[in-house]
Amino acid sequence: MSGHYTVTVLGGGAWGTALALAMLRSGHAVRLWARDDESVAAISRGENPRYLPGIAFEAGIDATSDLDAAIRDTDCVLVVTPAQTLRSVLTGLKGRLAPEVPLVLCAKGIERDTGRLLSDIATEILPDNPAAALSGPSFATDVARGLPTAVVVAARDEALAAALAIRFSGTTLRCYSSDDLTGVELGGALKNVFAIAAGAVSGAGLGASAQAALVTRGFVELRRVGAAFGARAETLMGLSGLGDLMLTCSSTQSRNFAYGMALGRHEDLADRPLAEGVATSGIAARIARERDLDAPIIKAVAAILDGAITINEAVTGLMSRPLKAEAD
Ligand SMILES: NC(=O)C1=CN([C@@H]2O[C@H](COP(=O)(O)OP(=O)(O)OC[C@H]3O[C@@H](n4cnc5c(N)ncnc54)[C@H](OP(=O)(O)O)[C@@H]3O)[C@@H](O)[C@H]2O)C=CC1
Ligand SMILES: O=C(CO)COP(=O)(O)O
Repeated sequence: MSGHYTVTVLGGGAWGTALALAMLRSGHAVRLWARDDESVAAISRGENPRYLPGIAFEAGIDATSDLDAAIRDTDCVLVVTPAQTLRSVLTGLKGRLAPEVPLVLCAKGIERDTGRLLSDIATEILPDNPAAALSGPSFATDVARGLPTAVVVAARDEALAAALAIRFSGTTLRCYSSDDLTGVELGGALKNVFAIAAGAVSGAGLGASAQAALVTRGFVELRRVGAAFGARAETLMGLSGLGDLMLTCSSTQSRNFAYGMALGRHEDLADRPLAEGVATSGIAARIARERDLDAPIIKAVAAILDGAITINEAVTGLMSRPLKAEAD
């Protein structure tokens, strides 16, 4: 990984486009693969009206719908399609991507049907390509506009994480590194569940105090689930975890928060932008049950989204749990 560096981005949505721009601005040759020709043409022109409306950006991303052209002789692949599509996208790379090329997983989620973390799926499908994750508080619109942003790049191989973080960093994107891949992945995946919950609290008009309590106790659940997976507590107190909770549990810019708001206001939930927390809440609740983890907020979000309980019933349930010490 020295000299001229080519980065391939898979996914032409908001985050794929923003990360491609960040990589371009960090001085790399950037190829972006999107499955539809309209997105390819728009990104080549310097816009992505469907996913980043109103943002004009510099030309220079080599966008294509030809997957082989996108990954040919590449140094690194950023996978930026929704979490539930990861398995099919990676399967499409089998036998085509050169071994050893790192796969940087940029989606935030847990596989709904299996409960597997995204890096586990990557290792299962492409065992010869080291898996890394990029996560943290970072709205695509902010990154695309070149606003200062900090994220964390994680891999089990500390040297790989550090090398990627150095490569990816630029004047407006600062990348920290971590060898706690599990912690970074879980922080990114689970914050979406709490962002939906925080949005629902806001949408239902339950007040700022309730919102602060929800986020704080959500963080306790995040740490409990993290501990069960072997994640380090300090990772979850970092950018992917606490940092991303702070961002997405307080801003209507977050699609998960906005989804929760719509839920709290009893608005129509059909045809909304991607909210990864919808899929993650169900599987996270199942994991909590299977591992006997105390995760009442995660379970409440899953039950509300399943239509099993109302927001009012969830609030009553959470408020009437047996009293206990805060640290328990
Ligand atoms: N947006 C953000 O601010 C951030 C997003 N993320 C994470 O990044 C991931 C992607 O989000 P984001 O880019 O915002 O989502 P968008 O909805 O903006 O875009 C999704 C992209 O994935 C493509 N896609 C969907 N399914 C497939 C598939 N089966 N094969 C190939 N391409 C597919 C879509 O293509 P098509 O248009 O053809 O459907 C589209 O280009 C999510 O996990 C999200 O949590 C992380 C940090 C910030
Ligand atoms: O993960 C994000 C910011 O860090 C984006 O959040 P949303 O997917 O909720 O918009």
